[in-house]
Amino acid sequence: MTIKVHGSPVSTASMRAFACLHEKCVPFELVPVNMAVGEHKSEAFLSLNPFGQVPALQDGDLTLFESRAITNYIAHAYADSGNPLIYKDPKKMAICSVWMEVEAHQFDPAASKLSWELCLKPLFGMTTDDAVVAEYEAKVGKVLDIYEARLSKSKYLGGDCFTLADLHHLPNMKYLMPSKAAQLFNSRPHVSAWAADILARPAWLKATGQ
Ligand SMILES: N[C@@H](CCC(=O)N[C@@H](CS)C(=O)NCC(=O)O)C(=O)O
Repeated sequence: MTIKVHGSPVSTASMRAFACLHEKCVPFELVPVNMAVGEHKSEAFLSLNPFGQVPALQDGDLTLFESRAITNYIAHAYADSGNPLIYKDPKKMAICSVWMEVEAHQFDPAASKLSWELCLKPLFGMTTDDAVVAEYEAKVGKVLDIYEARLSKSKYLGGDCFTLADLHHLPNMKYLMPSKAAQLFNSRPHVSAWAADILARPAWLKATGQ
């Protein structure tokens, strides 16, 4: 039975699931959720995710929400297909998990806020708040200082291979890189090389229709 991802191509969390499925070469069907008309708050969608947020995944009798839980499931359930994205070695995986947590708890909150101010508000005809931008540029910058140090010693955040720790960053970077926030990445040489590398991955280009 084909995996179904209920989501939206403009949603960062949905993109995380799409990118993972493409990396793993696992076929899936996108079930579009029209957020503009509130389909994610409909009874049908709430039966998949009671929090009313995309994405939700169905694989046979399994229903999941939370994009990072979805990517973890795909990486484990389809371990023999496509790129591994996780490590079998427990110590390597523990280090990788640290950077997955860092993305979720340090990078994402600040980067999402910055994406909203710089990229999504203008798209919706709303006015960007420059004070909020300055505050969140500083927050993202602090996280990227730590990434710069990490990436000067390790090719990828999670270790020597591209893993979920890197993949989880891609959706926010898609919105930030065409904006003035790109200088936060480009001014740090190791972060800049890492960003160019992961944003050019064929699976990511496929996931985002590039
Ligand atoms: N932590 C969740 C966040 C999901 C999320 O925030 N989805 C957004 C789209 S990117 C959404 O559905 N927003 C609508 C809402 O919160 O009502 C995940 O990673 O799946």
